[in-house]
Amino acid sequence: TGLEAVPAKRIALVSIFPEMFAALTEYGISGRAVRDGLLEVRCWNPRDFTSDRHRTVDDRPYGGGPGMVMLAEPLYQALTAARAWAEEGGAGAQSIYLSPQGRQLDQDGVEELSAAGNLVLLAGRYEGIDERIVETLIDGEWSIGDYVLSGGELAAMVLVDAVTRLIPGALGHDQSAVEDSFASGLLDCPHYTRPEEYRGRSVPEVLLSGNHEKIRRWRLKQALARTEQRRPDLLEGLELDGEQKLLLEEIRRQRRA
Ligand SMILES: NC(=O)c1ccc(N[C@@H]2CC[C@@H](O)C2)nc1
Repeated sequence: TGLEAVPAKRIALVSIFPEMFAALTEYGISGRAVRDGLLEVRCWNPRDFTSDRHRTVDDRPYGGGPGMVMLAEPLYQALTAARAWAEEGGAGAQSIYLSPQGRQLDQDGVEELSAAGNLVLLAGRYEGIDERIVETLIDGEWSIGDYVLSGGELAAMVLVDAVTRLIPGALGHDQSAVEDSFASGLLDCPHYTRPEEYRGRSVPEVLLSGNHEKIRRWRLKQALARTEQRRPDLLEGLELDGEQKLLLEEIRRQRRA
């Protein structure tokens, strides 16, 4: 398939809980991408870059206040090692810090990050990291949403999963079509599988018709109706094509009826 000729995308993670990332490397789409050699994931633990007996990675905040802040030096050394790996072979790499102060991640952002080459993701803990690391080593700060997490690891895994799905070959041929409707910026249509009748509820007839054009249009109409109903803000931001505009008018007529 020619995919094997493409160098694997490298994603380096910096975290004091490296075992968490088994969720990426051992399951699902990302797990298969790793096995297929499309993706390489490796973690550097700042604790391995400490020199004291207690392997200290945090300290009290200047200015006082609750909690602890991650020390710059172990992060500096871990990030530098991670970046060297991500840039091996002349590949380009972006260093990213996950925090609520970052740019909100959406599918456009995922596409941008996917095109940026290899990635180094820094997952912090405690109250955060020494700001001088953000100022000197971080290319972009990103957030997966307006809520506070105990660590950046889950946010980093969300980002890796979304980016991995865009690696050619990661989804396999059967799902790429699904991806198209989604990449259009619309919400997804309803899905059904066997049995045809389940606890008195049946599957929409059109899906059993075998008429692929009718099914495509029904799915698009459903996606448009759902998007207008649940996320009109998404619809505002879209350039609809002729067919979509017609379907949307049909939906609005049927709503008024
Ligand atoms: N919404 C998010 O993407 C997000 C990212 C990280 C986070 N928490 C970490 C812990 C300490 C500091 O590194 C930031 N919370 C929320």
